[in-house]
Amino acid sequence: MNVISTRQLAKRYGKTTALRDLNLEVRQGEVYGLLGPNGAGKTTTLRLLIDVIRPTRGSITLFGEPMSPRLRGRIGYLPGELVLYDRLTGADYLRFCGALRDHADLGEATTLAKRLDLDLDRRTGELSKGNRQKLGLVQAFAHRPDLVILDEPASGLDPLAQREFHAYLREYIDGGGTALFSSHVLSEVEHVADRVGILLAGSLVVEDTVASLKANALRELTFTFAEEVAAATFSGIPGVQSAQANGQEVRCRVTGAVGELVRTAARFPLVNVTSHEPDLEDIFVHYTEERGDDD
Ligand SMILES: Nc1ncnc2c1ncn2[C@@H]1O[C@H](COP(=O)(O)OP(=O)(O)OP(=O)(O)O)[C@@H](O)[C@H]1O
Repeated sequence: MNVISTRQLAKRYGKTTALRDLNLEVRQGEVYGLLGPNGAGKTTTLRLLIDVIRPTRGSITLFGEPMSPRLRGRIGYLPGELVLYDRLTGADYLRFCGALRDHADLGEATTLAKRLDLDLDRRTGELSKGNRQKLGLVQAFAHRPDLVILDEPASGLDPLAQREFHAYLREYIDGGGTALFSSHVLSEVEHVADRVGILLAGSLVVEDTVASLKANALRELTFTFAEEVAAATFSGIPGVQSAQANGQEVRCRVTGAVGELVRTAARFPLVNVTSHEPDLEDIFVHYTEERGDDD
């Protein structure tokens, strides 16, 4: 079942098109990571989904229905900029959120706060950036939502807190939850997301599993020969995007299967071959630069 489904979703702010024709589907039990450079439309997408802003065009269904007050209670949201009341303690703030949601039980909130090592008795005005972020996460999960929408959840968290949060998120998913989050922390997305979408200038340019994105990405193979071999030997081989020779080394950038390339290299006195596996950062930079070249 699709927990999130958008059709041709678009948002304009005056002359700025923040989002165009987004068809996004997030299935039950999935962790979906939304990536994109600054200003790509990630926050706009998340805010449209939770209905704090309205689309210029297109439609959204959550759990197969349009947004309603009843549905809102099934969703947890971490905004990019959390607004807190400085004189309230963390516990006061959570009680306040609980009253708004008609969910007085702070059991889940207390458990997550403990796991993240967050002191709920301190006034929110005294909290560090990372601890404010922890409180934001705690309020997003406090009412045991069926779906969480998280804007930059890792922002400001130290590595220990990040690790604990990721473990909690996995348990939440195993318990039947679904998550959509935006992030700039590519290692986080790589480890946590089942699927990834990259937004560029308001358009979803690619969407796939991390494994499949990596398999199809540009990788670099460097061959070392016992003698000089012309780079031209390798141009024109299926999948080879570029070949550069430097002394006895030839560096090839290749997509897809490398069999033909390796067979060709093996016809020469080959001493060594190394392969640089692309990570999500390489993929992200590739799409961002490619799009930049078009503009
Ligand atoms: N309230 C607003 N009024 C006018 N323009 C806006 C408004 N909110 C966002 N925009 C514009 O919409 C575009 C998308 O912004 P958005 O905040 O969704 O990007 P983002 O991907 O979340 O960026 P970041 O990674 O910097 O948080 C940008 O060009 C931004 O300037």
